[in-house]
Amino acid sequence: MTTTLAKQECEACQVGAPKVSEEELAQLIGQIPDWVPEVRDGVMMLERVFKFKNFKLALEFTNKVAELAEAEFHHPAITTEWGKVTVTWWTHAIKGLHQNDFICAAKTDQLLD
Ligand SMILES: C[C@H](O)[C@H](O)[C@H]1CNC2=NC(N)=NC(=O)C2=N1
Repeated sequence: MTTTLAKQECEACQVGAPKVSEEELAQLIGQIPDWVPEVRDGVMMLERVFKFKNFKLALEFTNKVAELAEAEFHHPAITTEWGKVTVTWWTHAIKGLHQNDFICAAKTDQLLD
């Protein structure tokens, strides 16, 4: 039984590390159903839009994501707007998706608890 994604820790991002395979992508994305794979400039990313009642709540969530990123030393793109936060995970070093991105997406979801 593999541990759930949110319980795993990110490994150091290495240039040359393998991107997730098609099969791994299919298996991993099923564990984070609220996230959408997007391809931008040839780079595959995971993206989710979080909705909030106002800007203050959006900013508080943004700061939680920032703390998560620092704890894992793996960093997303975050767009913070009134009532809305868009979080996008990918691995810059490999210009694509690594297991780390799925772990961080799962951990991001847990910030809502
Ligand atoms: C030097 C390099 O930026 C660091 O090793 C880390 C920082 N955070 C990171 N975050 C993400 N998403 N991808 C990276 O490749 C990455 N690299």
